Amino acid sequence: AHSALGCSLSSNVILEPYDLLFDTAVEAYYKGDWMTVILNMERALRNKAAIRRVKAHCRITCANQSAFGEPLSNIVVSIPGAGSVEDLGFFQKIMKRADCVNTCESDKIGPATIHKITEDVDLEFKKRTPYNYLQVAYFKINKLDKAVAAANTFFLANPDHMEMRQNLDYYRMMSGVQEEDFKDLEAWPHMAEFLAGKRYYSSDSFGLAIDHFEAAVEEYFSADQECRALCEGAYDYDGYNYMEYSADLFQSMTDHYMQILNCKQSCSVELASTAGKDKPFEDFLPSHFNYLQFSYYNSEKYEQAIECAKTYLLFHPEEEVMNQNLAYYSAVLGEDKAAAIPARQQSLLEKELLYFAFEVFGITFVDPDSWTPADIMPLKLREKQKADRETAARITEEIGNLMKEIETLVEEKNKESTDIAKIVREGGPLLFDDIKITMSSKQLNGSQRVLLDGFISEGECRELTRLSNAAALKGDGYRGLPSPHSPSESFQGITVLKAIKFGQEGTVPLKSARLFFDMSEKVRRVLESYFRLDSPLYFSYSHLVCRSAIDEKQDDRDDLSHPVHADNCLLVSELNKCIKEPPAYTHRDYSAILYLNDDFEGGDFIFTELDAKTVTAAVRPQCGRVVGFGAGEENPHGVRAVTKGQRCAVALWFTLDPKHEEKVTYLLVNPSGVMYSLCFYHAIYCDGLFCNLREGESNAFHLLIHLHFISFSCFSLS
Ligand SMILES: O=C(O)CCC(=O)C(=O)O
Ligand SMILES: [Fe+3]
Repeated sequence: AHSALGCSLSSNVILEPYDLLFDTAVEAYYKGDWMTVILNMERALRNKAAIRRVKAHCRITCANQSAFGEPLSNIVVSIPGAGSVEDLGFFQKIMKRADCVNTCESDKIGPATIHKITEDVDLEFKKRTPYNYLQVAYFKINKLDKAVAAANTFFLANPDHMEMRQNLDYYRMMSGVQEEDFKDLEAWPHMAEFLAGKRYYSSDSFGLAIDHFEAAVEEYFSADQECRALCEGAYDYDGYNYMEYSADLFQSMTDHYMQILNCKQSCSVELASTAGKDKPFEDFLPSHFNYLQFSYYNSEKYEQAIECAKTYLLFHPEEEVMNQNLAYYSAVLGEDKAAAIPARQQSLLEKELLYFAFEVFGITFVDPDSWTPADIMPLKLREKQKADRETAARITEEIGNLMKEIETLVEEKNKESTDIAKIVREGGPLLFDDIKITMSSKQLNGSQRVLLDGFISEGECRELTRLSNAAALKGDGYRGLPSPHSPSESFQGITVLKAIKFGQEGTVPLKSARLFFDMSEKVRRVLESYFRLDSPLYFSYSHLVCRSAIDEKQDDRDDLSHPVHADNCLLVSELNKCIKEPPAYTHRDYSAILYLNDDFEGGDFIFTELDAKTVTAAVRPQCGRVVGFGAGEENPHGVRAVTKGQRCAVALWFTLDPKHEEKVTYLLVNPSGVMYSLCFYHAIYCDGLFCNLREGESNAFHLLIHLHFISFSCFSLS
């Protein structure tokens, strides 16, 4: 959504995009401007919730206003003549629905384009990061109850976060803090009701349990309706695979619709999940009716007990105990009366469609529910799935064992020396003939620093720059983004994987992808060797960054293009200190910047003292040049103002901790359509059917050869 708030004629309200608010709050955080942090972060959370509500509301009301017709009771395939009046009527309804949703949304929150949010920002909200910033800000302005609630909310989703655990212990000891302050500000109402119901149920308070479970069921269905409406979003190209995607109208409608239905089915898993519990509740919705039937029975409400038992049996018709219960309740109430009580309704049409598409088009459907009646699934598929499941389980286990072995090997090797690895013995071999050392730590007036030349050729520099610019042109909102560091520059920062995705046109990009992988691996190996590290260096994150001077904003400039900072700690220059704590990326151990050009003015890279002022060395970027350095407090650094032209570089960060290695996921599908997703390390490069595995991991590869790749999509899991 980073694009400017463009003008829109139809809309009266424009809700500020929450990624923008989030960025403003984070910026204020580093300035210690707590009120601005609170104002913007609270608004970001509110706007995010509002957008969710509006989107769901619009889709639901529009669906009610313009339903597509009688629901099918059975799947019937009919092929009406192309262009018939009925067909036109169908598409007219589709267009009306699209118009209804568009108008509704843009009337309430403004045009859709400004609410496009990048995955990175969405991930931050999923991880509840805003509450981490908020708890500090509230604490600083003495709003203790709010600080506690924010801290608790954050901690529930990040139970391994040590600092926050300490904060919470500390809050607990403070006077004026009450138990009720430890809230979960993001709790879902249906989950809160369900958990309350369970508590009462365990203490045999069945009357109260009924109230909460009934409320839970009601809230569940409204959350489910909302979750499902939100599924009706854009087609998910899942990383790269749209490069090969071409489908006609009906196939693409089918593909998209199946994706939506799959998403809707997953709502049952999403709604069964809660912060602080790493697995969703099993059999979540049916269990409500199980608890309810027993609670009603205990309250001697047999009619309701029968209704709930019957509803439960819709999910698990063969369940013995429940069938006995039902028989018993029916005997107590009277068989005739009992037989007349219906179960609550449950539709299975959606699953039928998904299985139909699976059988006919091979569009994979992994049913998230354990209760699906067997006859919903076509017999052929049932048999095939059983066989597939067995093979899949075997292969998964074998691969799992191998991956475990690899991990233990890496860990063992690593245990020997993470710290020793950092004792400096720089000056190791550079491994490649064309790479030359230009300056050592000594010449750069510091430690853990090196300047190397000759990494890549002019042509390769141009290719990587093109990749970044192609992405900027294509990707929405990347071009002309104001720099987060300086108002006089614009900024184009994009992960390489995304650049390839966005820049995808013709054949160049796959080659560029290859170039990027080879090049970053080269930098990694050379740093590892030059600094004579005893344990391996892993990729942690990489970024293609171009900074462009804005011509009309260059007068009287005295700021930097990138303020002085350190890469793994928070530099507090007033105190000559660097604090190694989140939100700094504390696991980063080495950094390298590979420069791609020199046809710009300004933009020198500088090393400084901890005061962020005293410059100890300056480096002029040029194509193929790499500045490599330890990511810690020994190396505060920044970039001088770019006053003319565009400066492009690839920033690479490395870690010695294999746990923080950047991971990529490959989706594999075997010939019978069973999907595996495997997680490998960044350095493995996949190109269609061809996978390069790092030395020592070739065993895992052998297992893969009898699977074929349908698509590979890469995203960071860390
Ligand atoms: O582009 C550069 O020269 C340095 C950038 C940098 O230090 C960073 O992104 O952390
Ligand atoms: Fe940096």
